[in-house]
Amino acid sequence: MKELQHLNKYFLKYKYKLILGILITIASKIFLLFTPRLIRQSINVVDEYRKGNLTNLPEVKAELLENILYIIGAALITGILTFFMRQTIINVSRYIEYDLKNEIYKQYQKLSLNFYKKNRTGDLMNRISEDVGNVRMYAGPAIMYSINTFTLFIIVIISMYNQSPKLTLYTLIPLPILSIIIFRVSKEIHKRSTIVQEYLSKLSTYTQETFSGISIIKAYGMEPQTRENFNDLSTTSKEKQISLVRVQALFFPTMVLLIGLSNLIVIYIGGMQYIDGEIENLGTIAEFIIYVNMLTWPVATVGWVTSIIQQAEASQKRINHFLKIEPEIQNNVEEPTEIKGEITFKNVSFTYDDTNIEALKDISFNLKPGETLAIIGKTGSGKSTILDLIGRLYDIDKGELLIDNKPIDQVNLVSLRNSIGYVPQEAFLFSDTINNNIKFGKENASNEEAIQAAKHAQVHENIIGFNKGYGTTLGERGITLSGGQKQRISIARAILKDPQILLFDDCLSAVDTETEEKILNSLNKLTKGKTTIIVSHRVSSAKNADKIIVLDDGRVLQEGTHDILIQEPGYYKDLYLKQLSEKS
Ligand SMILES: Nc1ncnc2c1ncn2[C@@H]1O[C@H](COP(=O)(O)OP(=O)(O)OP(=O)(O)O)[C@@H](O)[C@H]1O
Repeated sequence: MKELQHLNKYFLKYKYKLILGILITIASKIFLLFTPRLIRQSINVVDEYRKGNLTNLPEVKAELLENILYIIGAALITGILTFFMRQTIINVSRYIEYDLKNEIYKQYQKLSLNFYKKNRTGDLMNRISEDVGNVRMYAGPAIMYSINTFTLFIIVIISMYNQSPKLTLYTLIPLPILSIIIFRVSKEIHKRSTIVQEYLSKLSTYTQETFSGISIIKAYGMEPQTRENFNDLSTTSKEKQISLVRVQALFFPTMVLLIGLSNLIVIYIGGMQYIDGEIENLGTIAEFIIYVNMLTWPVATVGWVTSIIQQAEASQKRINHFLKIEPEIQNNVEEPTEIKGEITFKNVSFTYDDTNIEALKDISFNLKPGETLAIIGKTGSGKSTILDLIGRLYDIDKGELLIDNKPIDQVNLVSLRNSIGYVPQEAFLFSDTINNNIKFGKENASNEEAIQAAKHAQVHENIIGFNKGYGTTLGERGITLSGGQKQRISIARAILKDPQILLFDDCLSAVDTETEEKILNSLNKLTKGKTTIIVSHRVSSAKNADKIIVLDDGRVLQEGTHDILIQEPGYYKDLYLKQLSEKS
């Protein structure tokens, strides 16, 4: 139960509803008890009449009728109260489910890229859906049935004891045995359901990955292989489920057997006591039989509730594990910081801790507000890493990264990210309209502004060519667009945001050189006064920059302007000559 304590704050939040639910539960159980008493009284009246102790038949009939009406009334009230019991307690569990999902989602948003690299999407999804669902079963049904069972047990046992202490003791003998069996079975259920949960998680992760990579799977003709893998996983998952169901199936028969035993004991011992005169009338035996059967459901729920709690505990443990992770990137400054856009790297080194790859080694450069830097280099030389560090997606290991001469971690994180327009290497578009995708970084922008941004990014003509123009809905990840169109929409998004710092990560790779030229011309005008970094493999993207650095294996190999670099022998000049000859 240690992990489930996390929910206490929510129980406290909804305490009034919960207390009301508990009171209603207790009241409904009190009304439930009217029935056995009235049945006892009715049987006793009939018995007394048969024995000749009562002679007035109309009076007997009237009493029987009165009892029947009371029974109907009590059943009605119990029904109404049960309805309200569910309305209060189960509703609370829905509120808690909602709160918990929001809490997890908020935490997911805070966690850094490293977290997302270490954990698979299917697993993240499972914790916010399946696991929260399991926890809800504890916060709602488990609590409701526990209160129900507890109240019923107390009330029934007191009523039984008042009638016949000896018969009560005999009747309850099988219950401890039942509890022990149920405890054992629940433990086994818990063990097996944890395994089932793991397989469900594996299955959904695998399914999701195959959906995301469907084009590759089809292109390589790997459908049979993926189907086979899926089949293997789902077969194992099914076997684990069946083994769980096998144990769960033991519950009901065990319970029926032991309750049946209690019934037999009541009839036998009760009958003996009646013969010996220890019990005055037959009605008491009938009342006891009803009590024993009333206890059937509560005893059953003890086992059920135990397994729900154990499942919820396991799920909450998985949830807590994520909730307790401290986000690696912390905002250390409460006050918003005004950002002018000066960027300074002083002997910065950075190693990805999952791969241990030292992506940047002793990098230094300075960019004044409004200057443009182009970064050129082979693949894997660390270009994207520089941009990620400026957006503080990771914190540096060694050296200093300054924004407007302040260490980057002394700049308000929200201000920093708000002042950056980032165009990633792989454009990501949401399953939404083109218009909304462009407005992503500035939701209150007008349609006119979005169109203007699209014009600058040279994608307007393409968009108006679609039937629904800017209202065209993009499929998951914008699969209906070409790579170049996606890149340009992604550029329009950054332009529209109009930030102080613009980071373009090789985002013109999928457009032809002519369009590249046009976009660069537009950007030249738009980025006036803004600090801009352009990562590229093409000299054409770099030549107008104020500064160019050439990276190789995480180190600065060359630096200077285009005019200087084409003079000195090295990577840049070679690349320039190569691309020049390709053009001609
Ligand atoms: N998220 C990551 N986790 C671990 N290692 C990474 C990660 N991203 C990049 N690396 C490694 O860091 C090095 C630099 O990668 P980076 O993406 O910065 O290079 P790049 O110059 O942008 O390459 P490209 O031109 O191919 O995009 C590479 O060796 C790469 O394998």
